[in-house]
Amino acid sequence: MIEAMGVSKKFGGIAAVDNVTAEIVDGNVFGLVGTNGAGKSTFLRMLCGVLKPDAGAVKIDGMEVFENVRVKEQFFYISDDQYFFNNATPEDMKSYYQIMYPDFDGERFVKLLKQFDLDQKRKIHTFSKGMKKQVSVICGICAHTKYLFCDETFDGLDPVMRQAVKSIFVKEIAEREMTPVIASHNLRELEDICDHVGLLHKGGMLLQKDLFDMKLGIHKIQCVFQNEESVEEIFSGIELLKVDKRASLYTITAKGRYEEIMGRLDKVKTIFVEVLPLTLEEIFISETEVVGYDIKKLIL
Ligand SMILES: Nc1ncnc2c1ncn2[C@@H]1O[C@H](COP(=O)(O)OP(=O)(O)OP(=O)(O)O)[C@@H](O)[C@H]1O
Repeated sequence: MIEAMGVSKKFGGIAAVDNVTAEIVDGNVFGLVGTNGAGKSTFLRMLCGVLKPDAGAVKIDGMEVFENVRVKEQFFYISDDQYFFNNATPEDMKSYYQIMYPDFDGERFVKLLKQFDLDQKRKIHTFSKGMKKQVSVICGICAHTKYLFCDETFDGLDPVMRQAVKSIFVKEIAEREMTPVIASHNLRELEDICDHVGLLHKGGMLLQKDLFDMKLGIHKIQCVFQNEESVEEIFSGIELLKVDKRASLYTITAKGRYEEIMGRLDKVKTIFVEVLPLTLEEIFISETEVVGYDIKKLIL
């Protein structure tokens, strides 16, 4: 488990991270979202001991992280600005990480490089930005650590590669207990991969929640009524988050018990009713409204 307890970090007069408390449970896929400058990278750097918090503490499996070599074997950090040795090839990085990480899977590394069409003997500095990112991701996956910290990992990858990297993550999570913490300014990037999300805003953690729990109370339904109906009357007493009407097709996002909402629809004549999946953005709109924020101003 990763625990951040009242963690703060200032740079000059700027409070990059301000008194953040978070708990990341093993087996979770934790998404850390927030706008540019919200404090995601600073928070991640403190989680993995690159930065020392000014106040508070970070523990991984009960051990202090900063300057603790034993803990560092437990995680790999794919940073936003990747670091490779001068003139290193992927093969050189493999040799280096094999020393750092006892469980590094060299065979898998070679296989993944081939799959991504990356030459293991070519100097990494001649690779494109996206190719460098791919090398970092492959190193991170093959390090076989319990925790994987990812800073804007999908940024700079083309859509095909993004999907390929996500599939590797999903497979890895399913096959072994790996707990990724993925920072991104783009909520949509995290949609299909995270099960727990923390929203950082101006250095503070605005909310952190289980996606399943968040989804439980919000429902999105498309329907066509046989006769002209008043949606407000049908759902009176139920909180309507959004009502969209295109020709005769209504899309209604409502907060409440599923049975209650569907029960109201049963009482009127409908030609068509379909329950739609909610996007992460829709869930966040509702959650952040509760704490008095407009999500569209906080994330993309
Ligand atoms: N080394 C540093 N020196 C001075 N200020 C810093 C430093 N690192 C971060 N900051 C400041 O701290 C705040 C948080 O930055 P951080 O990089 O953590 O945000 P972020 O959420 O990761 O942003 P982005 O999505 O743009 O990467 C910003 O105001 C930034 O200018």
